[in-house]
Order: sequence, then C-alpha cells, then structure tokens
Amino acid sequence: MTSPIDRLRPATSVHRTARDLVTTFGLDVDARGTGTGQGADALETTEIWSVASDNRVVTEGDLFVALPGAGTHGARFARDAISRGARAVLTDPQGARLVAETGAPRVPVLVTEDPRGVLGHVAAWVYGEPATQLTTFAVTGTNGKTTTTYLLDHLLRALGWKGGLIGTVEMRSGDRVLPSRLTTPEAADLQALLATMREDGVSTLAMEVSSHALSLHRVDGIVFDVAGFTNLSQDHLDFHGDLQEYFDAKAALFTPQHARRGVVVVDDAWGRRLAEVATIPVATLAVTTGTRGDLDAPAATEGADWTVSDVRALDAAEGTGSGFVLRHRDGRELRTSTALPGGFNVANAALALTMVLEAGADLRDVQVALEAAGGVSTQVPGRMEVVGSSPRVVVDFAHNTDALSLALAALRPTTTGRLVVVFGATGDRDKGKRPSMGAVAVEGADVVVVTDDDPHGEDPAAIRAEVLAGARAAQQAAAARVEPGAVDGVRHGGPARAATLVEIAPRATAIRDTILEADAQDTVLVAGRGHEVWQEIAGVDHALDDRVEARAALAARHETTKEHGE
Ligand SMILES: CC(=O)N[C@H]1[C@@H](OP(=O)(O)OP(=O)(O)OC[C@H]2O[C@@H](n3ccc(=O)[nH]c3=O)[C@H](O)[C@@H]2O)O[C@H](CO)[C@@H](O)[C@@H]1O[C@H](C)C(=O)N[C@@H](C)C(=O)N[C@H](CCC(=O)O)C(=O)O
Ligand SMILES: Nc1ncnc2c1ncn2[C@@H]1O[C@H](COP(=O)(O)OP(=O)(O)OP(=O)(O)O)[C@@H](O)[C@H]1O
Repeated sequence: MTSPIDRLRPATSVHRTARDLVTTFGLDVDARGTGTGQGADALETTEIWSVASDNRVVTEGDLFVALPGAGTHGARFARDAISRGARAVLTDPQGARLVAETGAPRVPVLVTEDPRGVLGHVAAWVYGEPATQLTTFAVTGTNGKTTTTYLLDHLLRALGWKGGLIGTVEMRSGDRVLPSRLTTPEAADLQALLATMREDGVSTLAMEVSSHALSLHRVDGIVFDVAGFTNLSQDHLDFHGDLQEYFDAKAALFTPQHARRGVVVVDDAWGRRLAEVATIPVATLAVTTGTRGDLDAPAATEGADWTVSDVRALDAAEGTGSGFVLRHRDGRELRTSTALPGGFNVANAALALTMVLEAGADLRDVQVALEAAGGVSTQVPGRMEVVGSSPRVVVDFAHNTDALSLALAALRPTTTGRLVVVFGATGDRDKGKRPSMGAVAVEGADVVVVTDDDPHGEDPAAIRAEVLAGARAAQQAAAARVEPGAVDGVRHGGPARAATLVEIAPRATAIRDTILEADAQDTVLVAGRGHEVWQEIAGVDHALDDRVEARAALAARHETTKEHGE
C-alpha cells in the first residue's frame, strides 16, 4: 500500500473559472463562502486548474472536492486543503456547513447534493477530457483483471502503440511508474493521471475497473472504447451485499455511459447473463477448454462470436504455458500461445486479444506482432510468478475461492511431487469465503498450510480458525463419501487424496518452514498476496513480500544442501 500522496499530475493545464464550473454543472454557491454579490464577483476571478478529493494531495490551483465518506467527511479537511492552495471547495450541503464551522479561509464553496456523482465529470472537464485522446480498454471481473490488463498492454506495445497502464499493481504513464494504492484510482487522481498520459504521448490505456470504482463513480466521465469482462464469483460481499448487487455494479460498465463496445467471456453463467443485459454492442468469447468448473461448454460456445480451441500444453523446449487458437465465427483465426500457466490464463490472453481485435486492429497485424513478441506473454508481478526451483515455489495473488481452486488445478499437471499451498484469508473483508477457501485448498493440494493474510482489524487466530474449520468440514464430507467397505481409503466421489492440514503463523514463518521442509520435487504455492509488500495488522503496516521470504528460504535451503554435499 502506498500513501495517498502518490499521484501523477500533468505539468500543463487549462485554467477554468469557478463561474464556468457553476454554470457548466448547475452548482449552488454557498453564501458562507465567497461568491457572487461580494463586490468583484469572486467566482469570475477564482481560477482552477486541477482537482483533488483528498487534502493530503492538494496543490496550488486545485478545486478541493470534499466528499462524504463512511469514515469521515472530506469537508473536515477543507481548512488544510485551502492552506495548501485549494482555490475553491465543491461539496454537499452538510460539507458546506462543516467548511463554515471549521473557520476555513473564505473561498468559493460550491454545493451539490451528490458530489461523488459529479466528481468524475468535473475532473474530466477541468483536465480537458483526456480520455478522449487515448484508445481506452477497461477490464472488469472478479479474477483476471490485472493479468488481462498486463497482457493487453503487452499486445498494444507489440503493435507499436505507446501504452499506459492502471491497476492493482502499478500506474504507468510512458516511462513513469508509480505503485498503486487502489485498483482503480479515485476520479480526481484518475483524470490527472490520464492528462499526464496525454502529455507523455501515450496513445492507449489498459485499465482495471473494480466493482468498487463503478459503485463509487470513480470512472464516471470516461467512455471506454472497449470494456472486457473476465468472470464473476464470490468476493467483496462485505461491500456489495450479495452476488446480484456485485454483478449489477460490474454490468454498469457495459452501458453507453461507460463504454462503446464490450467483450464478455461467457464461460460462466454471469458472463452469459451480462451478454444479455448489456446495452452496448457486445462480442462474446467462449474458452472451451474447461478453464472453469461450471463451464457448460456446449451452452457457452453455441453462438459465441469468438471461441478458443486447440489448447495444448507447451512442451519443455517451448516453456511453460499453453498454445491455442482464437477463432471468429466468420472463419478468421489466430494461432498463438501464452507462457503464463493454467487454463485461466488462456482465457485472460484470449480476452486481451479479442479486445484489441474488437477495437479494430487487423488480425494479420496482430498475428505478425505476436510472432515477433513470442505470444501473449509477459510476467505479471505476483501472478503465478515462479520465484525458484527445488522445490518450485510459485507466488500467486489468488485470494478468493475460485482463484485458489484454479491456481492449484493449474499447477497440478506439472507437479511431480506433492502440491503444497500456504495461504490465509483477509480480515474485515468478505468473511463468507473463508471456509470455502479452506475447502478448495484441501481438495486441490496435498499439504495445506493455513496462515495469515492481511488481518486488518481482526484477530488473526480467529480468521485462521474459520479457514481451518472449512478445510476440516470438507475433509469430513469427503471421508463420509468413502463407500462402506472401501479398502485402504479408496474413495468414491471425494478427492483422491487426504491433504495434510497444518496451521503456522506468522506468515513469514509459514513460508520459510514450508519451503525448508518440502521435497525438491514438490511445488509450493504461496497464495493470496502476490505483489503486495505490506501486511496490515491492527492498523500497522509491516513489510512483508512473499517473494522475498520465499527466495530467502530457498537460499537457506540450497546453502544447507551445499554444506551437506548433496
Ligand atoms: C469502500 C471504499 O472503496 N472506500 C473508499 C472511499 O472511502 P470513504 O468514502 O469511506 O472515505 P472516508 O475515508 O470516509 O473519507 C471521506 C473523504 O475524506 C477524504 N479524506 C479523508 C481523510 C483525510 O485525512 N483527508 C481527506 O481528505 C477522503 O479522501 C474521502 O474523499 O474513499 C476513500 C478515499 O479515496 C478510499 O480510500 C476508500 O477506499 C478504501 C480504503 C478501500 O479499501 N477500498 C477498497 C475496498 C477498494 O476500493 N478496492 C477496489 C478493488 C477491489 C478488488 O477488486 O480487489 C479498488 O478499486 O481499489
Ligand atoms: N481468468 C481467471 N479466472 C479465474 N482465476 C483467475 C483468472 N485470472 C487470474 N486468476 C487467479 O486470480 C488471481 C488474481 O489475478 P489477477 O490479479 O489477474 O485478478 P484481479 O481481478 O486483478 O484481482 P484483484 O481485483 O483482486 O486484484 C491470480 O493470482 C490467479 O490465481
């Protein structure tokens, strides 16, 4: 996690007056600030050239948009924002009262009932609608957003375009890179970043759009050229209430307010439903290779615009990953590969390709670019990232049930020894997924090490207990499915193996002990935190990078092996 101070801003700007702002967006002017009827019209003389919605990032010339939030009201920070150079405040009626109460220096205070609802449009307007000068790709879905945007960015660069990237791991404008705090930045930061990209000569944008961002209006004011949907499964129900509400948030991206056209993976029922309810033209994509447990292949592929077929594991000389063919129902086809392991990465690669083709790229140009680039392959930080061998250690961001299950399934075919998983569940977030994560872990792995993820404000031991309870319940259910009289535990209908279940905390110890004790032929999957470098425990961030811990353990292990002359 980075501080809210980190953001990119354009060096040049258009100057707008507070008067233009009031007129363009039909805002009220609070009489307690400065405005009309006070000698010189303060609205005419107040110039604004940038926007911020957090006082900690305010600089000279900003419009400070003070938002009501779950924790506090931004108006409480108006005084500080003005002292940092904010020229005017935009807020709701409660915020206007708070600004007056805090005795902030008098600046124009502009008022609207729903400042979050207008922030995206206001910021886009202030920065001169930068998104309209880029070819923009947005990816949403429960899993695969980061991977797909990296693959999109890789493809766009291979085609010779200068790409910008926004997502969970980082924000990139030309050569400038900044770590991300949110998957999708708040609207003021986002529009400033897009204006920076325009300045840096960036021509395309590959961006993750989270369901939170759609619900909280972070991407309002942008109409993406192509929106892509990966899949939907349980996550974030602490925020969205239920799966239908979560789906509705994502479906909003597939409306004319947010995108011109869409590409929807129809492997799951939610994708098929989205293709039906979308109010923009949508191309459907079916990945017929059983990437998902609930794939109903004939139903999914029938009538799909694009299909994936001929999926094959690359051989040792070619590297890891899969080769595949992407075919349109008009007969056009493209033969390529991705070095990223797992069927789900075929889906991610095919989605990235289809989005670029639906944006108008010529299929032959794409084929040529892919041949030169070695397929749809790029290393995505903390996504199926192989950090060492003997034992093979893979760090992956799988932090929900579906992703954990698929990550284990992806590693099984190339594991000659045992498949070991080290993972935990996050605190203060969607608690319902804890037992099911425990269950899929014992179903997919031979050794399951339950540890801590980000406990946030919760007791880590209590979180582990919920995961362990789910794991044990799944094991008991599987054992109960052993037919009476079955010899030597030969099971019918349950998993083929009985996983060993252990609890180790803290996380660094779990990673170290597991790697030290594994056999050289084993694969150790360290799941849940991927690229993250901070672990939050009770409001305090502690440095923790799974990849660093894993490499240290591998080094210690290899050192010991050398000492013993093995
Ligand atoms: C549910 C959610 O997304 N909440 C976001 C929202 O919080 P909020 O409206 O409750 O804000 P608040 O903390 O009450 O503050 C109110 C206002 O005062 C401002 N403020 C607050 C404190 C201060 O010192 N100064 C200041 O100006 C804040 O910037 C805000 O505008 O606005 C805040 C300011 O931008 C965000 O930090 C906060 O994200 C929280 C931290 C968060 O964790 N969000 C996650 C869940 C999120 O958005 N995740 C998705 C990805 C999910 C996924 O797919 O994995 C994402 O796009 O990142
Ligand atoms: N298409 C997919 N279907 C299911 N699981 C996937 C898919 N792609 C990736 N995953 C799994 O989900 C994890 C997260 O992947 P990725 O970071 O690309 O998704 P994301 O949508 O950006 O996630 P988040 O929003 O949590 O950052 C990966 O580490 C992998 O285990």
